[in-house]
Amino acid sequence: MSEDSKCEVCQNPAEHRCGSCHDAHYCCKEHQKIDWKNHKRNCRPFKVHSNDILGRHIKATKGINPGDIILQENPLIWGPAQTTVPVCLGCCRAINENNSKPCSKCGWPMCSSLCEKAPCHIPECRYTVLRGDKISIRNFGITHPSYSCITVLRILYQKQFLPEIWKKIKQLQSHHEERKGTQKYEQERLQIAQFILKFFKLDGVFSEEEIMRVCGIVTVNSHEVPLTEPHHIAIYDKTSMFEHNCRANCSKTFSSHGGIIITAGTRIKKGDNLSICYTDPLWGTANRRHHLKESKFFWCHCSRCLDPTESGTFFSALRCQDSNCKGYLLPKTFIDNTTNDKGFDWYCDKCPSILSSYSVQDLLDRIGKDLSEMPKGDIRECKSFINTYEELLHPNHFYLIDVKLALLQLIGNVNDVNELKEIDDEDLELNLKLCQNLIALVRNLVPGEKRIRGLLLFKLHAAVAEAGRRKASPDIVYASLMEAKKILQEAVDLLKHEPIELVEGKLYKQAVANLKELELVIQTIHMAMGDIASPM
Ligand SMILES: C[S@@+](CC[C@H](N)C(=O)[O-])C[C@H]1O[C@@H](n2cnc3c(N)ncnc32)[C@H](O)[C@@H]1O
Repeated sequence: MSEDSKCEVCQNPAEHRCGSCHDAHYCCKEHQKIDWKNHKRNCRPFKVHSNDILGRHIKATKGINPGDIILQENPLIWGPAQTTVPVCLGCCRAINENNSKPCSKCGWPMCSSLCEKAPCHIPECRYTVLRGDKISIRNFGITHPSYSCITVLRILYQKQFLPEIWKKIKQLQSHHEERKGTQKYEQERLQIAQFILKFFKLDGVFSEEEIMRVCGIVTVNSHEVPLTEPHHIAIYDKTSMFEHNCRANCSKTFSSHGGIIITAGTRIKKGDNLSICYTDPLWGTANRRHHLKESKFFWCHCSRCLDPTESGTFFSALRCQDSNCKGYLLPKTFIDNTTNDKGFDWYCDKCPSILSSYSVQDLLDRIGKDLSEMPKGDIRECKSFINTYEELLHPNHFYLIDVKLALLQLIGNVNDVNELKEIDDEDLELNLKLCQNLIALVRNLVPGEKRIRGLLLFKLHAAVAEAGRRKASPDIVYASLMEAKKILQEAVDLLKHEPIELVEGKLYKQAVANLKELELVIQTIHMAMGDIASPM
């Protein structure tokens, strides 16, 4: 018990604390019971810790089941991304000269009078009014530099007028010293800090150093929120404490109103660190690690980065170049904490072959170039890329997975089961195989990830149902539909927190509808098969 722990109910010295969040203190069990109704709204199954490597981070204070909501919170601050076309500063959606009107006070173009009055618009509106001249935005549809300062300005406003929010924001990591001297730092100094000081005439109110620290806080802590087009960014309080892991045990999504929802992606034990993935989990190890170093200023040492085989998936592996060998090449480690790209040699797991890091890089660059130049949306191109490069890469290699996912979208680009009726048996078989292989890979590589797996399971249920439908025997049809139902139920569970604004949210809605339809069909077949008892 700390010296000043006081009972939430009577303010007397407290000996007990909430076993879940460890935040609320009580003098006795009786008072803890009395306070539960009140406390349960704030009680969370984790506690913030701190150490030299991670800074602040979060540990579970009790066991958490997959799918459980761990945290839901609204942003401390939100605003346009740093690089953006002109957007309405009330709702952050793209605008043009025809669907916007300048704010009557400050001149920033807004999409409606409602947005003009939005509380989030107050900071830039006030600072623009105070400078004495309205702003005039004339170029729409292209990146506009004036917008890069808005989110930073909104944070600075908290410092001046809303100290409670500022207190939370200023504690966030900025990596200010490490950022100094980088190209991005210099660009932001000119484009954001100098713009704020000169255009808004705020010299004397804020210093350049202070503005640059805020720029660092935005870089390190903001989340891209894909609910608007273009996406906007937001900073959350407790969510900012979640550490990164390339095989994270938590998964994030957003509510329709821009709140963030963190759910458990895997079973979590009391005392486990809670993590989300700051980068694209379907990038190769070298790319993920460099991206994290560049954007978040740390070298990742998670279990996935430490294991070159990435849980035995061989997600970054090349085929051995000896035509008689069936082995795969990988480096002994990817942990090269330098940016000089010298790298390590790659060794075959079956024969003594070695490939220099230079040759590997050259090969990967060539394949990457081919991939980026490949015409999009063409099934034949995807198949040909896979055929060509399965000769050189492990079938689970990230380049092939990228194209396999694209191919699956093309041949299985369906929102309901019936659309698969149009494809031939060969493509249906390919569709099934792709779904099964990709699901197995994702389950193993990133077990806490939900969106990709939910999407793949949705596709798989449609393919399984269609494959069953093509069989003559009612028994097989029935068994296939039962299997499709089980798969779809899993997709529904994974996608249930996705907002309707996102593809995954729409898919969830479709999955729920399909599930109902499937249940009816199964029931009808079951009855027709002569058994009246309900299968469900
Ligand atoms: C969003 S913040 C997380 C909260 C932060 N630790 C704090 O004290 O405010 C991101 C920063 O945390 C640190 N961090 C997060 N995950 C890490 C990891 N897996 N390894 C090392 N540092 C990490 C890095 O400094 C990173 O830039």
